[in-house]
Amino acid sequence: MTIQKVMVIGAGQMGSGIAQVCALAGFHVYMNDLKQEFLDRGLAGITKNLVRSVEKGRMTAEAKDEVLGRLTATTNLEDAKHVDIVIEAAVENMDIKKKIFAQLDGIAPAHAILATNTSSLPITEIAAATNRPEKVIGMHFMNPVPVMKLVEIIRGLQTADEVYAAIEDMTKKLSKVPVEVNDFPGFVSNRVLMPMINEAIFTVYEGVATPEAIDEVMKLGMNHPMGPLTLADFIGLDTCLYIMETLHEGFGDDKYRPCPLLRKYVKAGWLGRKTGRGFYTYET
Ligand SMILES: CC(=O)CC(=O)SCCNC(=O)CCNC(=O)[C@H](O)C(C)(C)COP(=O)(O)OP(=O)(O)OC[C@H]1O[C@@H](n2cnc3c(N)ncnc32)[C@H](O)[C@@H]1OP(=O)(O)O
Ligand SMILES: NC(=O)C1=CN([C@@H]2O[C@H](COP(=O)(O)OP(=O)(O)OC[C@H]3O[C@@H](n4cnc5c(N)ncnc54)[C@H](O)[C@@H]3O)[C@@H](O)[C@H]2O)C=CC1
Repeated sequence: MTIQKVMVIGAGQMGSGIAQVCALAGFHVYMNDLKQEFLDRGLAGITKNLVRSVEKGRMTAEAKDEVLGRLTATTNLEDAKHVDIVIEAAVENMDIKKKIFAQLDGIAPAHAILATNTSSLPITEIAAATNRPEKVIGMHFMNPVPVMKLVEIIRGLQTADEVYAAIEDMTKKLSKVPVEVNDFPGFVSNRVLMPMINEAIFTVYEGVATPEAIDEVMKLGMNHPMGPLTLADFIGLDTCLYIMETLHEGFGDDKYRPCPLLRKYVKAGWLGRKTGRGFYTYET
């Protein structure tokens, strides 16, 4: 199975990063979002990262232009008819993902793989929204995509071996490291990471310490590159809440209950870095 053309759905922090690394690796990329302004923001972020690489001497200006030339921004999902693989990175919501996959199933060529960058949602359930469950797979990149080496690859119940092999091969072409895991809520990454973040939020909620103190403990005490609350703001508090809800519902175990403070912040629109306010404040 040869992959040359890719569509990335969603031009947010993950989608734009995935589009960037795919274009850098030589794939032609269609980047799709609901509105042109979202695509413009994604493209601006990609351009900024590539310009930085030129300034640092890691890339020539010509190479940067070639990479940008491989990117087509489109609000038209019908462009999926041109591609060999779609990587979906829209919001972490099952209904939205199912709708996107059902639409893609009717548009993308019969040979095309439909991959999702979901953080936690069952691949098998997303696959069931299509008539090609054997071609649906989880391809979970880490944030920030251009920097982080891991891609967690998740097979749905019916994912074909050749589809897994094609994704493993593509991951290596992106200079990333594939790790195979089974389809359970949160997979491995967020089954382990997100309860820690949720517990850090409970620690604020119960007044044990300030966000600054909690982050300092985990950074200096455990050598984490970012404290858990800085990381939560970086991931997006909406995404953190969706993941905790998926774990809570998926396992039916109260140990995964989302902290009420996390809910409150999301309800207030405090989603972290992307909205300028979460546990900390940011310039937008
Ligand atoms: C929720 C999920 O489903 C799964 C997830 O993704 S969970 C989140 C997983 N990610 C993490 O845990 C990230 C933890 N944090 C880190 O590893 C680091 O803080 C970090 C890599 C983000 C930044 O590293 P740092 O050393 O603190 O900062 P900084 O010196 O500014 O950046 C290091 C390099 O990364 C690059 N970088 C940082 N943020 C970037 C971004 N958003 N996009 C592109 N490049 C970025 C910088 O340009 C810099 O590159 P150069 O040295 O080549 O110029
Ligand atoms: N934020 C993180 O650290 C990580 C997030 N993920 C997952 O990646 C996905 C995207 O997350 P982020 O990029 O952080 O979110 P984001 O909020 O930055 O971006 C989401 C983008 O998807 C677009 N979108 C929504 N519905 C759409 C549709 N129907 N068609 C096309 N575009 C649509 C939005 O307009 C927005 O631009 C989620 O499933 C998330 O769980 C995976 C790994 C890490």
